[in-house]
Order: sequence, then structure tokens, then C-alpha cells
Amino acid sequence: MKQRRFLVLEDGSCYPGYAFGAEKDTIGEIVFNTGMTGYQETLSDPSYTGQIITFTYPLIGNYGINEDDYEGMHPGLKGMVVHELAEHPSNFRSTKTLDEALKGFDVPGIYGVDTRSITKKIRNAGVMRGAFVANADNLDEIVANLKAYQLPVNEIQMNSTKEIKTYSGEGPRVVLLDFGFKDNILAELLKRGCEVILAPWNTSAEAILAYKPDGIMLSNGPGDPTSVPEAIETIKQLIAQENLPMFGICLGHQLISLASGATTYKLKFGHRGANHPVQDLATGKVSLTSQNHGYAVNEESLKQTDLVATHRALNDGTNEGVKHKTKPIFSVQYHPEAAPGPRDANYLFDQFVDMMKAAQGGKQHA
Ligand SMILES: NC(=O)CC[C@H](N)C(=O)O
Repeated sequence: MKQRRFLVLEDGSCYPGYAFGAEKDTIGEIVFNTGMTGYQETLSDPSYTGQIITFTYPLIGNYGINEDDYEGMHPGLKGMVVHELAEHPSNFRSTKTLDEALKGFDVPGIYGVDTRSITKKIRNAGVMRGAFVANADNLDEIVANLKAYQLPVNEIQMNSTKEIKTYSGEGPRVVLLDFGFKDNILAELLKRGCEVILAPWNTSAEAILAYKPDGIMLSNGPGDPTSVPEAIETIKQLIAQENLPMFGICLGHQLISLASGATTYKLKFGHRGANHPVQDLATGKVSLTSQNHGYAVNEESLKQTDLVATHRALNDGTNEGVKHKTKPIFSVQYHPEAAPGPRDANYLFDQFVDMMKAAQGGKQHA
């Protein structure tokens, strides 16, 4: 039998729907994602930790869940909101339904709600807190609890590896600083023959340099980039090195910018989807990119740094990339490792590998 579930928002609105996934109430920051596909990658992307995701595409779950497309095996999202839930998926790779996958991850979902109206609300008022409850009779109390709810501030610590892990390769040695990395970042480096040392987010610059890396990769990750001042200090020390290539993605981009003296701010409703147009300011070329971020680098603030803006979002004009004026250091706000169809941005990994080879004449540490 269908089980009732209600989505309540901080502004007092209440959406009655039906439960799927885990049988439990939840609370989190409610955001929306506009991707027409990719719900499996989205639900398993650690950058969504603490958030309830509303999918604007009206039918979710239709190609099921497979064993290959996870971005991480410990999803941190707090809930999923869909309009129509496909109960009978069809795809040759599918091994379970979305409902089964969410139950396995202990994440609740709600379906049968007007996701369009929720999205409009978030677009107008900005991201807000939301909750799933089994009974919404005491709405005032639920809203008061929502208003009092403190969003978590330690999402990065929760997601990062606790110990060093190494992945062998014949190519350049990369230390991948893990703030909640997506598997595809590691896969893109390994595909290019890199040796990868996955390091906890708070590894010191000294310990990182002791590995004699040919390059540093800063991963994506959840939450506010200013919540990890220790990592910002470490990155500052790494940037100060003579000739150490560095590539940052999403949170990594924000951290390189902060470490260089720029500032970040919270966007009204963020960028979450699979076809965000981004312009390369040097060539004018536009890439269709996958994105998932709620914060952005203040482009004005780059003026006081050694970084220059390289990319801009065409939807709202916000910053999407930077590079160092003199050093082999660059980063992008979007996700070049994602392949939501377009693979326009994938070349950035080649660029990073070329930089490492050029900087140190290949593998120096051998
Ligand atoms: N995908 C990410 O790395 C997100 C970065 C950061 N947590 C933000 O929301 O802006």
C-alpha cells in the first residue's frame, strides 16, 4: 500500500506525496537538479551531502540503477524529491530499482509532488531548509523545527578518506586531496596512466610534498569552502612551491581561489544540472557542462590575486574557472569528469597531465 509522506519547507508550504526509499523522516537543505538523466550519479555524488534533491525532470528511475555509475558508495544526501517514480525500470545494465537503491543507502524519498512548483519557489526565494514527515498535522511545530535546524558544517570531514590510498600507474604521480571526491575524477587520472595517492583533506603540505608529487589534484566536495581553513592554508603553501602543477574541480576550484586571496559567496539557488553552458574566455568557445555547486568565486575579488578568470557561466555570468598568472595552476567550477552526454570538458585532464610532464620532464620520482 502507498504510504503518505509530506515535504514541508521552511516557508511553511507543505506538499503531500508518497514515500519511497528508506522509511524515515529527514531534514536538510532543499536544492533542485535539472538533469534529464544521471539520477544515479547525482544521488551518489558526495557533494550533495546534507541536501534534499528535487529533480525537475518529471520521470525519475526509468532506467533503474546499475553497478557501474556510482560516484561514491556512501551517499550523503538527505532525501530525493521526484514527480513520477518509475517502479518498473528497463535497461540492460539495471540491477535494481531506484527505490531499492535508496532503501539500501538508508535515504528517504518522496514522489507524487509538484516538483515544478517547488523549483519555482526555490528559484524565487533561494535554497531553504526542508523536511520529510509522515504526518503534517502539526505544521507550525515542523516549520519551527526547520527554522531552528542548523545545517551541518563538517560535511567535508565526513566524506574524506581517513587514510592514504595508492593506485599504481606508470605516468605522473598525483596527490588527490580528498574533500569527498567523485569516482570519475580518479578514473580520469588512472585512464591517463597517472599514479594516484588519495590523501585525506587535512593532510599537511609537508606530508604531501614528501610523496614528491608531479601534480596536485583538489577534488570536489560538499558544503561551504570557507569551512576548511586548514586546507586553504595547506593549498597556499603548495601554490607557493616553485613549479608544482595543480588542478582543482568545483570545491577544489573554490579552495585554490580562497588560498590565493579571493573570496567566495553562496549563490541564491546554485547550479545543479547536466547542460550548463560555460564560456572559455580566451577562445570564446562554449562547453556544455555538468554542474553541482551552491557557492561561487567572486570574480571581482580575483583582481587582488595572482589568478585570472578563464571561464564564465552563460546562464548567470558567474565565475567558472581560473588560472594562475605564472604557474601551472588552474581550476574549474564545473565537472569535467562527468559525461552526461557531452564530453566537452574532458580535455582538461589531458591539459593537467601535459602540465605535469612539462613541469618536471615526466616522472621525476622514479
Ligand atoms: N561539487 C562541489 O564540489 C561543490 C562545491 C561546494 N560544496 C558548493 O556547493 O559550491
